[in-house]
Formats: sequence, C-alpha cells, structure tokens
Amino acid sequence: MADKLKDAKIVFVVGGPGSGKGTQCEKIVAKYGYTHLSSGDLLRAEVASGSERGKQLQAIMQKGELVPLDTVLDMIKEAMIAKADVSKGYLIDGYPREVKQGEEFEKKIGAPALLLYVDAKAETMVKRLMKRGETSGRADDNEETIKKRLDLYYKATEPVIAYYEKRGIVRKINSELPVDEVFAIVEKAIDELK
Ligand SMILES: Nc1ncnc2c1ncn2[C@H]1C[C@H](O)[C@@H](COP(=O)(O)OP(=O)(O)O)O1
Ligand SMILES: [Mg+2]
Repeated sequence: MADKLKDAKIVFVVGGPGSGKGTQCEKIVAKYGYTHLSSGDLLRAEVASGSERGKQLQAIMQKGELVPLDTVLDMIKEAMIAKADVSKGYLIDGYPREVKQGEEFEKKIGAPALLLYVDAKAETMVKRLMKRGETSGRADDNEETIKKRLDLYYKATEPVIAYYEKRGIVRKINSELPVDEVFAIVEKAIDELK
C-alpha cells in the first residue's frame, strides 16, 4: 500500500563509503525515532538469506558495481511500508547513488524533505574503511574495492548532490569532525524539519 507513505518524512543520506552515514543515522534513530534503511544493509541481508536474488547480488557487489535500480527500490519500499505505523520518518542511507535513482524513488515512493550530505575527504574515508575492514567482515572493505567504490562514488553521486542542491534541500555536514560534533550539525538540520 503506497498510501501508507503519503505523508512520510523522507531524508536522503548521501556521502562516500566510510564518510560516517551509518554512524550518524544510528544517532538520529536513537534521538528522533526515525527508521534507518541502508540500501547496502538491505542488499547484504538478501545475500545472507541465500536466495537466488541474493546470489546474483553478491556477484555484483563483490566487484564494487551498482545493483539494478528496480531491485534496490523494491526492497526499500517494502521495508518502508513495514515500518509505516511506528516510524517518525525515514533515513534512506546510501541512496540515491545516481540522479536516475532519485527520480525513480520520487515517482514510486515520495519526495525527500532533506538531503544530508555527509562529507569527508577521500583519504579520511579510505582510512576509516580500512580500519572497519579489520572487524566488519564486509567483502568490499578491502583496499582494491575501496578505491573502486570511491571512484564510482565521485562520478555518480556528485551529480545527485547538484540536482538536489537546485531544489534547496541539501545540508552539507562536515564529517571530518568527531562523531558528536558531526551530530550537533545533523541535529540542527533535522530540527528544522519539524
Ligand atoms: N566522525 C567520525 N570520526 C571518526 N570515525 C568515524 C566518524 N564517523 C564514522 N567513523 C568510523 C566508524 C566506522 O568504523 C567508519 C565508517 O563509518 P560508517 O558510519 O560505517 O560509514 P558509511 O556508513 O558512510 O560507510 O568510520
Ligand atoms: Mg553504511
């Protein structure tokens, strides 16, 4: 039922791999009661389920490539509807990766009220991901895949930010700062939505 999402507060959370999206989303969930949907986590859960779709996804993700648009969007929408009755809003983490993904999202689900642009330097992201890779068990937290993901990120996502910049909903967050200082900036952006 798409109606369930008619008045949903939607926040796109965009930034490079390792920029700190997941870290900030966790804090928003705790303070504001939003539902955090990471397209990467949804996809990894599908892989872990061992389904046929999961096996196809795994092959794509291991190469550091993007998963087909319809697949990601279907999974996000299902997850949003499942939480519609209890959620104060939605954090769409790691999506859209391309302008076309944003357009499709808006057609099928709804318009974002805010785009949080979690911004860190490339060298900072590499450092954080290498460290995360020591414990995360993520197949894509290795040096070679990290470089590919960063390349892809800059090519695909910068146009996304420019696109929403024109609509005046982008808030750029300096994620070079310590986690709590980053969150103080994030809080201001979320508070403005009320
Ligand atoms: N502001 C910050 N300062 C230092 N480390 C941070 C940070 N934000 C996140 N981290 C750490 C936590 C993780 O080990 C790693 C990647 O963070 P993440 O939240 O998983 O990033 P993303 O979800 O954008 O890929 O960096
Ligand atoms: Mg993440």
